[in-house]
Amino acid sequence: MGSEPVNVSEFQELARQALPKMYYDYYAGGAEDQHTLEENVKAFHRIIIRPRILVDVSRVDMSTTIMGYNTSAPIMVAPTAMHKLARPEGEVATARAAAACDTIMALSFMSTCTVEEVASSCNAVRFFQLYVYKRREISALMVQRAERNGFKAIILTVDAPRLGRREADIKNKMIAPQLKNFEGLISTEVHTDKGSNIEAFASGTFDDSLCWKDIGWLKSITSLPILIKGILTCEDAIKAVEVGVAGIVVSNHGARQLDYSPPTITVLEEVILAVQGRIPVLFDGGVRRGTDIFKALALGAQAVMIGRPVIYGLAAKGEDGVRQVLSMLKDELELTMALSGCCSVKDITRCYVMTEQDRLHCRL
Ligand SMILES: Cc1cc2nc3c(=O)[nH]c(=O)nc-3n(C[C@H](O)[C@H](O)[C@H](O)COP(=O)(O)O)c2cc1C
Ligand SMILES: CC(C)CC(=O)C(=O)O
Repeated sequence: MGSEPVNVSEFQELARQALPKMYYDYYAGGAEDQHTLEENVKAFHRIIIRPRILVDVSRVDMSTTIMGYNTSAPIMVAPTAMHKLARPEGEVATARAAAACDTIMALSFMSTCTVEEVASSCNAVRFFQLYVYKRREISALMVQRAERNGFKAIILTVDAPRLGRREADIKNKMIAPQLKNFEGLISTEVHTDKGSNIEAFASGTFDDSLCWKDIGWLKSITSLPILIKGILTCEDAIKAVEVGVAGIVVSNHGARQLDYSPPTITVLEEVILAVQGRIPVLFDGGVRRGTDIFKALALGAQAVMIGRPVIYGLAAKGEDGVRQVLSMLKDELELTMALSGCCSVKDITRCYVMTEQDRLHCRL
């Protein structure tokens, strides 16, 4: 590819060329047959936009609030692990790019830069993603460190009691490096000749007994708002509202956990209808275009989180690459809004999209 990348897919190709196979496969891959991985993206293609015409779109404003914080667009950086495997600057580069784009970043619990390094890298609103270890005191300590370092919310990931079966990682014997955050607390480095070291680490360390009552525990150790990430059904959305969390993220973990779980965009509306506006609903999974963001907003998400495309930007061109990916998605969203007759984020409502289900009903 001689010229500059013009879309996320071209950034993915650059990342593939830049990265060792083991790392590229880890970032890009999904669970088992990778059915949901493919469908996360393809399900967006089946949603059609219903543009309105003759609207004055000479000024399109993408600014909005996410969990009460002002941002330049309804776009966030999803928590993804181990950015130093993509670029030596790691999460610090991602954080700076997110800040430059006036976008919120969620830092992964499994980051390669420390919470403190990311916090001091630049001034911006940031959220902290949490995994609960069997040794809960370590997770509690991390929550305190996030709080002390100015992170504004805790995103509790609930879809990984065990790690999904990622076959490329098994074949590549994907490494599990020591993470600086946990130095002196726990060894994250695992060496096994059998399969994925990351999987071996997670199965020994993640608390697979975590359940609804533990939200009470988390609330008791932090005053930060808590979001639950990994909800895919109306039943669980209602429970989340009942236990009093501040928000939820509709997510299937980028199709890396349960294969044949639903493509996230197909269940967003079910969750929105269950939540009835009581708490904000964020969304991730398969967002590769501004039109995808527009569709998720029309179906009720407050904002979308971007996972792999950010890593592809980082791997291809470091901090500047992340900035380019986020700017690209913002530009695409702005154009989509203009061409659909929406001047502001709140204008993007349900009547701007037609889903597969809508089409089915039309035929009945
Ligand atoms: C390489 C990689 C690492 C990830 N690490 C984490 C993590 O540490 N914590 C977490 O909650 N989610 C993690 N996720 C899931 C993302 O937060 C997000 O749900 C997903 O990437 C969204 O899908 P997308 O990649 O299609 O945008 C990871 C995803 C990828 C691709
Ligand atoms: C190190 C892993 C547990 C991070 C993760 O959530 C993932 O790879 O999907």
